Amino acid sequence: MTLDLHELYQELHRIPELALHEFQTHDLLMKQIDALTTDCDFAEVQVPEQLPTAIMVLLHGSNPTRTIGYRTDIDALPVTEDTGLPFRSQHEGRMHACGHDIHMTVAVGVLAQFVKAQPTDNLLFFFQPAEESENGGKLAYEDGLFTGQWRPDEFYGLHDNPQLPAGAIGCRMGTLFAGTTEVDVHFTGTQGHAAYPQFANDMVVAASQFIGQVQTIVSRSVDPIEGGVITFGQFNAGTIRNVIAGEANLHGTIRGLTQKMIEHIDDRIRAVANGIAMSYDCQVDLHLNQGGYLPVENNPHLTQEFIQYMEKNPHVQYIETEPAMTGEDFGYLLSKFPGTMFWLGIGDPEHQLHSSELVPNEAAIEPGISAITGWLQQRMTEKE
Ligand SMILES: CC(=O)N[C@@H](CCC[C@H](N)C(=O)O)C(=O)O
Repeated sequence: MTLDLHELYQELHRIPELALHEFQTHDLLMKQIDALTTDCDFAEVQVPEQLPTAIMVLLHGSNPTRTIGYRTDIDALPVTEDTGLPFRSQHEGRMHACGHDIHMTVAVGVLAQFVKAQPTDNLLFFFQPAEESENGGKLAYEDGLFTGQWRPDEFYGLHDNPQLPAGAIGCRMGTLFAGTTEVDVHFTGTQGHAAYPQFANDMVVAASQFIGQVQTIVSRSVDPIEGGVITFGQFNAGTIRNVIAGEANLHGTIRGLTQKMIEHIDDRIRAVANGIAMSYDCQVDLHLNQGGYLPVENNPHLTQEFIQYMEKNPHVQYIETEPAMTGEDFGYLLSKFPGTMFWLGIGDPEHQLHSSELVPNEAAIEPGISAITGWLQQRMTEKE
């Protein structure tokens, strides 16, 4: 079968789906994977019952000393696409605004290379649901997906980066991405007539004060050299201008580059929530959930090897990057298996990840596949 990776990318881009609901995406990937592996006597494909949108592909090596894992995420975001692309999202209010369609295409491309030429070590490809929320990596680990022959000895994964030139590889020793905590806050007061605030307890005011006070955590309680982020991306309250809202809901995210910093910010948010409950005489239900979004800590030995390989490869444009405040549940898998996460440049510097206008440059796909294939081959020649 001839695999047209650009067709695959565009087809994946058309059908973005949210965490744990990636059914069309799963079917399209399965079609590609089946076509690639059907005549391959060293490939095993598994769809885990516990995580039905995930796919695991194991290529048995010809003379294996280890199993090397490669992970791609497959979910999308609740963002309305505004790119004007001819292959734009057909799913209203959903978009591959984080470039997981690029990630999947590159993973299928790397798989195709190793189906053509059997690897010496075992290679495990993990198509992971639910990176943006719902902790797909952690669920997979806790469901026992990485046991027996499916257990990788080391794990690699990429994230696309619009600020790097298309096809460039970025990485660093140590922490690549922040850890994150998801924050949900529900405020309950007393609903009432806009004209009689004395008989109501206004949750728009309480929630707004909460937001305002929380903004002082990073500026006043966090070491500026270390830094942190608190963002509330969703605020819902009220129904009409002349009814005082008796309820409000906030949804946000906390980021820090160390686990200690995340826990410190979590503690400060708890204190602010208690203070608001007391001073506004209302109920504040706070839920903090870190789940699998641990800081992404690259393994020192493997990452040094990875960087050396990329720096020496004349076909790779390698760029040393700074730590980023983006999160990734690959951080959880890297807390269980040694490995490396790295960036693949997609050359759209005008836009950030999660932008409704993000347009990855497809020219990133082939150099990405070639750099990763080369790296995995190189790893197979290493004794440790
Ligand atoms: C690369 C990227 O953008 N990742 C997401 C990860 C989501 C983390 C979690 N659901 C949260 O919102 O805290 C990100 O937003 O950084």
